[in-house]
Amino acid sequence: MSPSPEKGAANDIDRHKREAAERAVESIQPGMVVGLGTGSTAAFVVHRLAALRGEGKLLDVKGVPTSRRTAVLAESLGIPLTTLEAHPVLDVCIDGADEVDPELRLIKGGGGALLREKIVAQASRRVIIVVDEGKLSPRLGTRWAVPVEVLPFGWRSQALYLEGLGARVTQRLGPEGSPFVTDQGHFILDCAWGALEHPEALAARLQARAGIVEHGLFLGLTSELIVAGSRGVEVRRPG
Ligand SMILES: O=C(CO)[C@H](O)[C@H](O)COP(=O)(O)O
Repeated sequence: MSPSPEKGAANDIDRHKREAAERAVESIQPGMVVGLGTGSTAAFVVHRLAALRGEGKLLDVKGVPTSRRTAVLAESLGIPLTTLEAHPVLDVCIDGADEVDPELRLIKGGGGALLREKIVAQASRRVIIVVDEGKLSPRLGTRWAVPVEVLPFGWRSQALYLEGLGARVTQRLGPEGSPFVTDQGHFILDCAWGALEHPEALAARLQARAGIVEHGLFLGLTSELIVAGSRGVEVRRPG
């Protein structure tokens, strides 16, 4: 029996995520310290790295995980982990994204790990973003709200500030219906602005506000985008 169309499409997306992830892992050289992203695409990176270790390759590569979830996965697969304290500059970081525009600007944070993801990306010499073609967008905000990470202290004031900037604000909830809490103990406010004309200007307004810890606009950070789709795997660079 052939799979339902929905299942077939989901399988295709998963295959594309895996293909993009596996292409990115080809950039990892022996001895490197690698930032390990969060999410289902980044998990394929971790699995590929583990498979290569099983073949006796890249045994001296160490990872810096961007979330507890990624740390647990990497540890369960025997990948040695280290910290940004021990390695303040990373060779490369490989991570997924929720939305990517033609200038390779990103929205990230669907998995709630945006703060550590941005810290790790900014600490990396090279940032490789891996996506399936469904993440490509003509303009950021078209398909995805911007996650904004806020301190629990005063979070409603930040929600009002964000509404004042024109956002439809939804507090992210966890599985039990209580507020989703990030690895750093913060809340996430998902902010729908619609298609963003000037992401840099918005980022500046977000950075200016005390209580907003970080936001999911990753601007000027991508060194390389690896996108996989029905026509194969493509590598794009900014500019
Ligand atoms: O930013 C992220 C987590 O905070 C992820 O990279 C993003 O949500 C993409 O996830 P996936 O690969 O599962 O589609």
